[in-house]
Amino acid sequence: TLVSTGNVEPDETWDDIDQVDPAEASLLNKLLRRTVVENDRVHVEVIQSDPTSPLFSVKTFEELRLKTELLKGVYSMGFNRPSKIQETALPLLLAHPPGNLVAQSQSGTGKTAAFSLAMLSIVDPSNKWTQCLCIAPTYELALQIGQVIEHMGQFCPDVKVAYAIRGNRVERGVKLQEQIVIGTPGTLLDWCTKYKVIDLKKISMFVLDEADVMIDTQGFRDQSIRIQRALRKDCQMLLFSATFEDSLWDFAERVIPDANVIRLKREEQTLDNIKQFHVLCNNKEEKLEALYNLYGTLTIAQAIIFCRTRATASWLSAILKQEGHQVALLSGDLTVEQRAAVIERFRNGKEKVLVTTNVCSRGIDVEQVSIVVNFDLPVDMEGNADHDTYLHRIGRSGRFGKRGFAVNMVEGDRDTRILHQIQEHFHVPYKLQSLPGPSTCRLIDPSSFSSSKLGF
Ligand SMILES: Nc1ncnc2c1ncn2[C@@H]1O[C@H](COP(=O)(O)OP(=O)(O)OP(=O)(O)O)[C@@H](O)[C@H]1O
Repeated sequence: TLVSTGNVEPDETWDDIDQVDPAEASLLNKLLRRTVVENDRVHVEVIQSDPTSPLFSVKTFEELRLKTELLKGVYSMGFNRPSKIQETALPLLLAHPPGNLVAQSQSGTGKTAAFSLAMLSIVDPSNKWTQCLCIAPTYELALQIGQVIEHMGQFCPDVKVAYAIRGNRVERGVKLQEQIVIGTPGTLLDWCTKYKVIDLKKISMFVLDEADVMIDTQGFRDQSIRIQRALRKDCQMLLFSATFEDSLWDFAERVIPDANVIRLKREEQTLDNIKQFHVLCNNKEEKLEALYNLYGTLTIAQAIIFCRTRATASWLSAILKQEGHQVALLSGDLTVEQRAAVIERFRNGKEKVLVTTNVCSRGIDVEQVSIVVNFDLPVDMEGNADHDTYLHRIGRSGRFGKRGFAVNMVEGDRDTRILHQIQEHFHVPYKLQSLPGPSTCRLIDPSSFSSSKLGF
């Protein structure tokens, strides 16, 4: 255990601060997802490897001229028409000659479904050898992808899927008959080079999914490159990612030659429709008091309360429960499945208030949240304001043009400094308004927080 130095309260350790594990966050999103994320406020940016070739986009799955069994599979999943990214990606993926692709869009926009469809449509079921490879960062994510392929391919009985994940054994030198193999980079590389159950020269489609998570994981980047290098030049290569930082772009350029690039760009998130307040407190107990004063307001709709550590989150939720409130607790102590269950209950309105740590700050859509409370302000490892996390946390209160409301609890000088950093970073028009301190907070006329004023 690393005992912190100065920036964090003495009784806190880094172990107790939930770090967001991107692979887990992605899995959680998959477990929670019901439908494709479609947002009017996105636009598609396409950079073609050959700018002179015509660019097609499809509005229906029929236009793709898929095999009947496959089309049946697509409809059996409840897909009526291609998602935004699929409209452009699918024609490119299924073109003759096939194009290489680097695609970036947020989680849930239909990337997995797009490449699953592409794989299923290019395999030749009569050839009993591996033709498509897909690598994913974790065992669980590989299984999730496999489920999509197996579901979509349910009417193509001759197409088989194998999983190159820990625990699955293969016999050295005996070639696999499954046309599609999904796995994690290490095991897949072993299967290809050490056990020689896959002939990389016979692969016609290679997919790197969740590339942003992949390059963050020790060893995966190099293992992926090693697999890619052994492929034929005319093997179709695809890379998918939810984010697009410079490091990802460098990696993409290395592994996907002559790529067409599709990016789904969202409008900049603004905090214009979110009213931000702060309450000055001297200690945790005063924060709690301030929270009680707000409580009636929190439960008008639904609220998320963010704490820095697991200890604070469980302390707070226990106290609130003791007081008879219905509160859900979400922290990194829980397994991904347990987290999914907690979020699902909250989404369904079983609880009005969710107490959590950073595990919930990104990516998880809970639409009806109107109020976010930063019981602890978000800070980075150096103890400075973590602006990204601030934006992610409070941004969820004002989704879909609705009015949101955020309250920051400010404890002592350190927090005041952090609050100033936040104010400076988001400058005008993200002005924070002050609320009276805890002792006077009680006196606030509840009508000043009335639902009409908050725009619910
Ligand atoms: N064309 C479509 N019509 C309706 N639903 C769709 C369509 N394409 C995908 N979906 C559904 O939307 C959800 C998200 O799709 P998918 O998993 O492919 O997204 P993703 O971009 O790969 O997300 P992640 O990066 O988190 O894996 C899934 O539940 C999937 O079944």
